[in-house]
Amino acid sequence: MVKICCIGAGYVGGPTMAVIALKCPEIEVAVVDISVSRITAWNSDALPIYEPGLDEVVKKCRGKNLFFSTDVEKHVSEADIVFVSVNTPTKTQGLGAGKAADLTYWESAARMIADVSKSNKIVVEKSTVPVKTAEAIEKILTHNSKGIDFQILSNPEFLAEGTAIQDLFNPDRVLIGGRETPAGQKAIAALRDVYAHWVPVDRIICSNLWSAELSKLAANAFLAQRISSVNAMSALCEATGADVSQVAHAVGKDTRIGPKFLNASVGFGGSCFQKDILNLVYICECNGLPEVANYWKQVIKINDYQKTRFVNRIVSSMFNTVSGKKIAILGFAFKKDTGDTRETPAIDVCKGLLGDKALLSIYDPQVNEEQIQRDLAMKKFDWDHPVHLQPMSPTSIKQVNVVWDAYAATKDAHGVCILTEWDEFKTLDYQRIYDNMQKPAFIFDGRNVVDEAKLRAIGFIVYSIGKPLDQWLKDMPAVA
Ligand SMILES: NC(=O)C1=CN([C@@H]2O[C@H](COP(=O)(O)OP(=O)(O)OC[C@H]3O[C@@H](n4cnc5c(N)ncnc54)[C@H](O)[C@@H]3O)[C@@H](O)[C@H]2O)C=CC1
Ligand SMILES: O=C(O)[C@H]1O[C@H](OP(=O)(O)OP(=O)(O)OC[C@H]2O[C@@H](n3ccc(=O)[nH]c3=O)[C@H](O)[C@@H]2O)[C@H](O)[C@@H](O)[C@@H]1O
Repeated sequence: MVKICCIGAGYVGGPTMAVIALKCPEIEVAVVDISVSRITAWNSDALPIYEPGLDEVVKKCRGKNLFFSTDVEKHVSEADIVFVSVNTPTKTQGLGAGKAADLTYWESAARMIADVSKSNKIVVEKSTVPVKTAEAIEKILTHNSKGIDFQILSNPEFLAEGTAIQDLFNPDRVLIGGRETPAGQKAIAALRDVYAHWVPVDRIICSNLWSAELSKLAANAFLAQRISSVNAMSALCEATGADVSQVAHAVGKDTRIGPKFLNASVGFGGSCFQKDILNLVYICECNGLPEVANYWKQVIKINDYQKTRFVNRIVSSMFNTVSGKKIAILGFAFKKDTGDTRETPAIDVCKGLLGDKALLSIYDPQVNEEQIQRDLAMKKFDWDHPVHLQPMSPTSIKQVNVVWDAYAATKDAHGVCILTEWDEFKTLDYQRIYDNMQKPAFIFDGRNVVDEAKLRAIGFIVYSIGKPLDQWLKDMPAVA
């Protein structure tokens, strides 16, 4: 029986391995982690991450050919294929701080693999890493190998949160990079055989190591760039009276451009887009390509601009101050159908409003108070470390109140901000919300989910990203 072990039971390691176990009943899959609380949760009825369809997959395989364990060394030493799916945060200090990827967790995993291995292994990079990382990993493994053969493969993951199971069942492509030697090609074939259990072979792309590593960074950069492009247009739409949804629709009809990923928003969030672009920028700089680095840096700058612009719009339209005013925040996760808050635009928007002394009442169907307080107190980039190694927030922020209902959040509020596109926000009883709010009642829709005309008819002053502005907002221009 082929044995697979995955180091890192996170958003990637957990779902990917669960799907491999489901689709390959004859393979034994162990997912291991240094975080005891994560592994305990994976072995319980309350999984550590919320992902539609994940519960069913885990329930079908757990205890049969899918195991979650903290006994990292045992499972690594027994495995034929070891996936490494650990954190690769942005460095916060030292060389490359604020940009370069911190490979501490990766390196310690590699050293441990070398230490405990007694048989030949294929080691698979699943984490997103800088191009050429495989070379460094190869050096660590071979210098400590005691005669064991390690083949390194790059097999980056392209799943998106909220649709992870769907993406894993039916991926656009699976990418496997390896050495162009006979042993490297044999390792590629072994991993291809795993995916071929359910992925059509023409969707399994094989390449050299560096192309595979760089393709992952490139794909995320291209995706984020589309969002920054449409968000840049949204600012121009507001200034001219064009409607960003109509512009995006017209532009996306061009088959060369395509309709997906053109939704203007308060900004992109999530654990990877910013981190991976910063990483790309750093690699460009290290390779003497400052023009290329600056080109990609701009994608992040527009994203920051969009969040700042949103906060300024709120403050300026509410008579240039939100001090002491209750503002309801609907949605805190970085997108719908996930409880993940890593780099969510809600953090920057909330911090901006708190900076202007607002009182926030926050509701998100999947995010609890402890998480929100942690996020608002944590320093930039500190979130991307194993849970038990994250710095604890000193005290909770008193101006923030977290509630479990949109109506409670909006009661007596001066303004409502929609920061995540949860479906339930489309069907709220906005008349009831309006009746219970202070007047004039404002709605700032950072995800373009509400029907502006209906809300205006109720009496709200409505701001929707990239849409023609209310006269009220035109009279109170926001300077970014
Ligand atoms: N979240 C996502 O949607 C995607 C993430 N990625 C990449 O995958 C990698 C992992 O991301 P996530 O799963 O989101 O992170 P995560 O933080 O959810 O999971 C990483 C896990 O690795 C564990 N870990 C760290 N060092 C360890 C060690 N030495 N031994 C055992 N366990 C260790 C941590 O405790 C944590 O549970 C990152 O490089 C990320 O860029 C790639 C595609 C999608
Ligand atoms: O490397 C990763 O971590 C993953 O990053 C993204 O996936 P994810 O961050 O989970 O979610 P996305 O659907 O890409 O959304 C990212 C952010 O962009 C925002 N977004 C997305 C699309 C859009 O049109 N407009 C927009 O503002 C979302 O609301 C969210 O805040 C990529 O889509 C995945 O392919 C990739 O594997």
